Amino acid sequence: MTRKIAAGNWKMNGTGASLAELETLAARTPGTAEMVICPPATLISRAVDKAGPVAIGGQDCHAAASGAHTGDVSAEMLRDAGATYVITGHSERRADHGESDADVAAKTRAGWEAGLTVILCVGESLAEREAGRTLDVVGAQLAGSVPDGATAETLVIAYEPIWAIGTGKVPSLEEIGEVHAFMRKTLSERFATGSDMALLYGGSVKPGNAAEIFGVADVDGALVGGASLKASDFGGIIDALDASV
Ligand SMILES: O=C(CO)COP(=O)(O)O
Repeated sequence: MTRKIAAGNWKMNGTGASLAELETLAARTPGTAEMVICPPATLISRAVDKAGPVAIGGQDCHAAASGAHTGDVSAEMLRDAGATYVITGHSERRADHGESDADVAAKTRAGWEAGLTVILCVGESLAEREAGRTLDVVGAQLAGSVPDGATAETLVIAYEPIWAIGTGKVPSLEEIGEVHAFMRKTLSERFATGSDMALLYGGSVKPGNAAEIFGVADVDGALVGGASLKASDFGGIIDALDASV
């Protein structure tokens, strides 16, 4: 059966005081959805101590296990700090750090080698959507960034249209459904467990729109930015996922 995952990406937000939000989440009675929080790297070890049933993830990792890479963090280090997940290929990393599909594939392999489950992000820009190229772009990202050997245990895909991130704009349910059905078909054709891989939607998910998004076929959860910073908001999204069938 496909996993249901509510993952929060705190991005470059959060200090020690923010862990109070995590403690509130950790006090929830777990439902059917897996809960994941990806705080900044500086908070991972402290977050692990407070996380209870919430899994902790990194937001990025270097492709190498160790070495002369000032400022970078390896997947092994994330694992050592207690993380069990890592995000790769977020559009903000692709844009801010020029990460290519090949870079994302290398980071994803590094995550697997360290024993982490990888949440790999794909998604089109507004110009690409308006040009009718969404499925071509997502298909090329899946082909170029997802390494061979992916399984439903080790890989989660997040579809995050760039124009929906932090904007309050969300694709129509039909548009989300079209991309998720396409990703399901593509992954099922390539991987033995592709039909069981969790496919998350990300981009302006809030408590108020989560239920209808989780009602779309092949949407198995969400990758949430802004609304994951407050336990009350993220809790509403988790409730909607728990209630979805
Ligand atoms: O980029 C995102 C999660 O990785 C989505 O961010 P928002 O939920 O703030 O739109």
